[in-house]
Amino acid sequence: MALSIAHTQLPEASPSIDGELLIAVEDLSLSYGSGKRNKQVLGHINLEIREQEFVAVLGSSGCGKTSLLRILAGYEQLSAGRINVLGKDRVSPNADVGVVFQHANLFPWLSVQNNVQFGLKMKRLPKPQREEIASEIIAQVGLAPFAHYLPYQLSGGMKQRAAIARTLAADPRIMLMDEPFGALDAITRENLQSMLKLIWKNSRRTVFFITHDVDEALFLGTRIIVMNGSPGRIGTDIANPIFEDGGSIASLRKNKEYSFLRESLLERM
Ligand SMILES: Nc1ncnc2c1ncn2[C@@H]1O[C@H](COP(=O)(O)OP(=O)(O)OP(=O)(O)O)[C@@H](O)[C@H]1O
Repeated sequence: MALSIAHTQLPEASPSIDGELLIAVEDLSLSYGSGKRNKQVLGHINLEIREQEFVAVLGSSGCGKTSLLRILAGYEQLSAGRINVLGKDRVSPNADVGVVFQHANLFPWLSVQNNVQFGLKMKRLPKPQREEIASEIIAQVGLAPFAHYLPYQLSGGMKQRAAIARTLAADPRIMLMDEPFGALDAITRENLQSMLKLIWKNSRRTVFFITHDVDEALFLGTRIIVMNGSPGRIGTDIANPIFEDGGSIASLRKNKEYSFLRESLLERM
């Protein structure tokens, strides 16, 4: 359900998706260090994410986006408040929550095919099955002709495609993505944005996606969150009313609501 917006205010957070609650965060705070070195980086974070949402997370540098992602991944423990991810109150890294970072951390000694299959081997899937799953996903991300390449033979964009494929191969219920296209040139970035949107449309996998790029957020997010302040908090949380429109960022820019949304989100960062 796309919300039509008045030209003075942004739409509310999405009531349109009625999927299972996968992530619930209540009054979460995070501090790093202790004593004089104690620094609170997140405060009073409240957030619910449901199945099939693509949540794009914007925010100024240092407001705690990555810290929040790390808590959701189980890499960092919250200092106060409550969290529940996939029914668990104590979150630790697990295969149901996949993480993709800005720089692909592929195993340098393994081919694309073996990098993508690696998690499946850990899950003890029989070899023919893991080869089949990996090949299918490698084709989805457009790397079929390069499946036998080693990471050093890949461009930055190809490495990110491989990293996304490796995460998808584990079939996680949630994907946490921290500026996965942040280090890529503009054209490669647009290609990968379109690829990710297509993969999302076909799978409707729940995604938490950090970006600095408002256009990327408007193109990919069914919902957009803006974090700001110090300690960081969620200042804005909206359903993206122009989500369905975008076949590409160029077509998104033709939407009459685009400029208003872009300006409003930039103001809130
Ligand atoms: N391990 C750590 N120990 C101490 N301080 C940290 C640690 N990790 C992050 N910080 C601090 O926490 C704050 C939030 O960092 P974080 O990386 O979460 O922000 P961010 O919004 O993701 O930033 P950016 O957009 O620049 O990536 C920053 O001031 C950072 O210096």
